[in-house]
Amino acid sequence: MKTINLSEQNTILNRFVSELRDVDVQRDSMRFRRNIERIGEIMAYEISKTLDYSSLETQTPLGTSTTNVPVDSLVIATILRAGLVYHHGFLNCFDKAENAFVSAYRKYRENHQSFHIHIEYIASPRIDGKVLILTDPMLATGGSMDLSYQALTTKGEPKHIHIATIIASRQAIEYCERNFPQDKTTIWAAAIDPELNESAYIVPGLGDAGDLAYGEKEG
Ligand SMILES: O=P(O)(O)OC[C@H]1O[C@H](OP(=O)(O)OP(=O)(O)O)[C@H](O)[C@@H]1O
Ligand SMILES: O=c1cc[nH]c(=O)[nH]1
Ligand SMILES: [Mg+2]
Repeated sequence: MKTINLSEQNTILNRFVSELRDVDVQRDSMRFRRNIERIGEIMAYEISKTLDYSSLETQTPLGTSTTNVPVDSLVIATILRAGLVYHHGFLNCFDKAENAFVSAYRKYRENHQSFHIHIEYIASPRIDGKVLILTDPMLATGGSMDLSYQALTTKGEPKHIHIATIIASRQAIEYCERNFPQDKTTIWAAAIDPELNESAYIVPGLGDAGDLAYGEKEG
């Protein structure tokens, strides 16, 4: 299992992550969504370097050109809601990919301190032998990612799993390293933060990604 923390490199990605975290910039929800989307585009580009390639001959108006192109079948899977716009970033890059959607959400108890993760909906193609990219901008405890993956295994056995997130807690990285298949999982994070608070929010994190992208929800 390999974990790649993209914030260890000096790239423009770090600017987009810092804008996502910034309480002032967060007031502009269109910019918040667009930053998530463009981080998805950049991360998809990084993941594309790990795929299998074969050469493709193309007829141009003046001759033929040979280019190495990716040949893997991809499934981009997303956890509602916050994952939606992140998913689109991946799809902008991998425009031929198939797509899967899982609804996993935190159902808080009265005290707002403890919660269950509910999965009520899954829409997915078969994933046998395909490269599965699980996208969710926040990886706090790792529970939503784990349960979503378990739900998707009813659709087959992927060739490789990429867990793609923007902000992960250190705890969730360790949880995923323990609970996902060792031999075929890669974790990609744009940043890894040190802790969770008592409500299992990432600290410093950015707050509630779903609410910042789409507005507050009832319950
Ligand atoms: O790692 P975990 O502890 O499971 O937490 C992470 C989950 O929390 C967020 O979704 P949330 O449940 O807030 O739903 P939303 O996207 O609808 O706001 C986020 O998008 C992840 O799915
Ligand atoms: O920090 C967190 C944890 C879960 N969901 C979020 O949107 N943010
Ligand atoms: Mg969610």
